Amino acid sequence: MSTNKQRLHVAVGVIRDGDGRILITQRAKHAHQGGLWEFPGGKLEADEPVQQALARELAEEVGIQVQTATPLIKINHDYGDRHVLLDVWSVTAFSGQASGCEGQAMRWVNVEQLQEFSFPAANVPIIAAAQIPHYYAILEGRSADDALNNCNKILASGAKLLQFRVKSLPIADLQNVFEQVSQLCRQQQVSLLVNADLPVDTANAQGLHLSSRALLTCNERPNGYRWVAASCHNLDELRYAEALGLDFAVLAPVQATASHPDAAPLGWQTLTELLEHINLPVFALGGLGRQDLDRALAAGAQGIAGISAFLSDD
Ligand SMILES: Nc1nc2c([nH]c(=O)n2[C@@H]2O[C@H](COP(=O)(O)OP(=O)(O)OP(=O)(O)O)[C@@H](O)[C@H]2O)c(=O)[nH]1
Ligand SMILES: [Mg+2]
Repeated sequence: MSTNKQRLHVAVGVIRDGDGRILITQRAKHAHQGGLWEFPGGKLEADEPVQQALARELAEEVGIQVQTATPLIKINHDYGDRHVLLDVWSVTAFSGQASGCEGQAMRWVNVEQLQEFSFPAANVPIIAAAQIPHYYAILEGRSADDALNNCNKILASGAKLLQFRVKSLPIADLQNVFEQVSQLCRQQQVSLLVNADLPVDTANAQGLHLSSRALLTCNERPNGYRWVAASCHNLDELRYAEALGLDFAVLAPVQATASHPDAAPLGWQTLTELLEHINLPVFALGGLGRQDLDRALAAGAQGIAGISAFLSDD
């Protein structure tokens, strides 16, 4: 049982170079999960703060000095022979030239290439977290013009992950607006997910976004999409999304929001507590703006999702 096994706290770095490539190293053959690829890192020493452990491990293992690191995701995983808490950080600035200081194999890879390497089982959500951005924009619109106008504003904001969710459009306009949005997204290398409640042909979409109702009717992960995500409002829904093997979730409402005035906001403290139980990248949604990103990262979230958050200039 995991309850009477000690949990090993491990500091892990997803290190990115200036071209957005990520550093991976190969675990020694005789080590736990030996021969598999990993993100460099290691166990905290007694009473050692996690960021200090991260800096020490990355200096020891790959010879770099961490300058900037932000929390990426925390993974609780029970391997049977040991239980680990992987405390994963994005290292976005460092000095020194990376090398395998312990004689281990090392590669810089593009994020999409991570799929081609064998990692320990606990790393699946870490890889998703490294591949998706910090912002998830939700496209709404009262008319075709309004939706396209909003789409252009979202793309101008720099968002690279978008959910097509224009539920108030007349059915006759839907497919046409979707094709135009899909073309704009392709041109600007934006990943497009379609809300599963909409009757559109999803052949041009990279992903499917399930409402919480649609999520709970699934018995398995929907096939054929690069990304499958879900909207959640509580721990049970988050656990269900994780158990289905979805890539990420959105949790709402974090703050009070005019679009859902009757929903009681969770607040930052509850968000933080819920995310401690979940091994999945989760976006915070509801009454938030892009300026709340640091707070969301500190709470353990992947970032910010929103509708109006991506329509203004700030
Ligand atoms: N560093 C690292 N450890 C991982 C990853 N994924 C994963 O499951 N682990 C597990 O987390 C634990 C980390 O231990 P580690 O072997 O890196 O620890 P360490 O550097 O302090 O090694 P040492 O025991 O040789 O001093 C291992 O049980 C390892 O299997 C990962 O991506 N990076
Ligand atoms: Mg290590």
